[in-house]
Amino acid sequence: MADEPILSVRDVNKTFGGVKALTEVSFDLMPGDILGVIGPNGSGKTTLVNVITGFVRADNGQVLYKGKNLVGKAPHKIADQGLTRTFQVMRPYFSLPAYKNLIVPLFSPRARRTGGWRGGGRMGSRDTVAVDILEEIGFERESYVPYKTASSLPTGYLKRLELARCLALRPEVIICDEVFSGLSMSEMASMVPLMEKLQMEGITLIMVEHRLRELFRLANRVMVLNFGAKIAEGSPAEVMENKEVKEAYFGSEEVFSYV
Ligand SMILES: Nc1ncnc2c1ncn2[C@@H]1O[C@H](COP(=O)(O)OP(=O)(O)OP(=O)(O)O)[C@@H](O)[C@H]1O
Repeated sequence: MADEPILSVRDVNKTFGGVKALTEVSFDLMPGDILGVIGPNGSGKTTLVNVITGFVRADNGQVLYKGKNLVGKAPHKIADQGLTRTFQVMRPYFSLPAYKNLIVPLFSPRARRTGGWRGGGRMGSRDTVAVDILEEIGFERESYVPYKTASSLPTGYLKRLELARCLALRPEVIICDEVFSGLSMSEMASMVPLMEKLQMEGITLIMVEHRLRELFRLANRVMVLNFGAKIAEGSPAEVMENKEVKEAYFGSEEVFSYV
């Protein structure tokens, strides 16, 4: 069973008007993977995330999660099965304290079924569970950060809050849409071990990223999109050496010099 993909995208196409956002995209995600998805602006990365998570319907093709096709299912049904995502443009309830942002997912059917966070099967007070999750993910409880209004938090915490909302569902897969974007160097540096920790806890990750240096440290495999089509897939080292990637995606070989 461990050799079976947890997620299998098969020949997915998506067109917006005349724009081919995705063309015959196929890939497998194995349990425990950190799969990086990279590509230039407009190459189809976010559309792929939207198709997998039900926010956009594929024109054709299949998205098999644990063998069952998700195409046509609503986003909340997909999240209920343990396949969750963060958003590039974050959407917290800005006027609420950070921990209150977790109450909605903690009241979801999945959280109820799975017992929320580490409650060992029984859900404790949801407020307590929410603060526990935030602490787990780097909100310092002793500094009262979980209790601060979301609008007052810097980007680094808001990115973590996005992840925390996923974690409240006890996900099996999290798709992170540009978790490093907008972060300071130190925020990025602290995000890397956090992603490693999620992987060690058994969560399978897809990371859509522009920040190659941090991504290549984390990902065991990388897929490259260009104009909606997959042009390469392999280890970070293989992708970095791929001539088509260097030329078609980056336009020159220099981009990898800083990785
Ligand atoms: N809802 C939409 N309506 C029309 N065109 C769209 C829509 N969503 C995406 N597109 C187009 O599809 C193509 C792929 O866009 P997408 O946002 O998936 O790329 P991306 O790789 O995520 O880009 P970025 O790195 O800039 O976030 C682009 O040409 C974009 O303009």
